[in-house]
Amino acid sequence: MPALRTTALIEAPARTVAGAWIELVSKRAHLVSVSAGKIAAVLPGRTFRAARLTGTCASTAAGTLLTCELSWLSPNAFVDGIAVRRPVLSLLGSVAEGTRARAVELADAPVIVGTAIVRDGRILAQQRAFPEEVAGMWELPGGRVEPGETDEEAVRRECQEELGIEVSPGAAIGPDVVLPGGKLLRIYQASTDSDPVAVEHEAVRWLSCDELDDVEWLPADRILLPVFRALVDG
Ligand SMILES: Nc1nc2c([nH]c(=O)n2[C@H]2C[C@H](O)[C@@H](COP(=O)(O)OP(=O)(O)OP(=O)(O)O)O2)c(=O)[nH]1
Repeated sequence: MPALRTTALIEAPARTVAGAWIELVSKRAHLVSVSAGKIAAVLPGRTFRAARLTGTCASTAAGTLLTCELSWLSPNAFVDGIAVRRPVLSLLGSVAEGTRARAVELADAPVIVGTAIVRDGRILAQQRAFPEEVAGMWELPGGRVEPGETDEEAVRRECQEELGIEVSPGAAIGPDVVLPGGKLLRIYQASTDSDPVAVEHEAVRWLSCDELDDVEWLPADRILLPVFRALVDG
């Protein structure tokens, strides 16, 4: 399978670079796998045949090294490789540059934290009661990081307010997801010994891997389902 790649060094955290890549690429391609370090999408057939675009984000001392790679199916790799080299490199260059510009812009964006609490192979989700446009849809516990607060402090406060429980925040997982309006949804793992109750929400539910598709998630959480699935499976 022929493949070409390009790299860019970006002054933003890897999870934000991954989020900017997802925002840009998902307008034109179908995401097929999502993690903080690597994202892959399939391009529509009319552009290149069975083309797969991947973005790999590696943290370095100088910033995030983004590698964009396009691989495609070809009956004659040599000829096809020569014929499409220029448009492929142009596509990869525009993805890398578009991602760089957006990630730098987003590096200081306001953050909404989401909390991934997993217990006995199930992840805790909650059903929104308001506003009307999203009432009935499901999300992870969390909310806006207030000025002067760390992400972890926001995780603790939101879980206390929304679920009436004390949690211990762990690592950030998955890519940031860009929300409408340019805020970033960032997910943290957390653990608790207490039993959550729906204080502000319609309902809370522990979902197994098989049940993750049973509820209607907010669009940003839908992007993160592979990350939730890996967490529950692992
Ligand atoms: N908490 C949370 N919010 C999410 C998720 N996915 C997602 O798109 N969002 C969006 C929905 C809202 O537009 C925004 C968070 O709003 P919120 O109402 O929970 O925030 P908040 O507690 O700080 O409330 P407010 O002060 O802004 O009213 O983030 C998620 O998994 N968890």
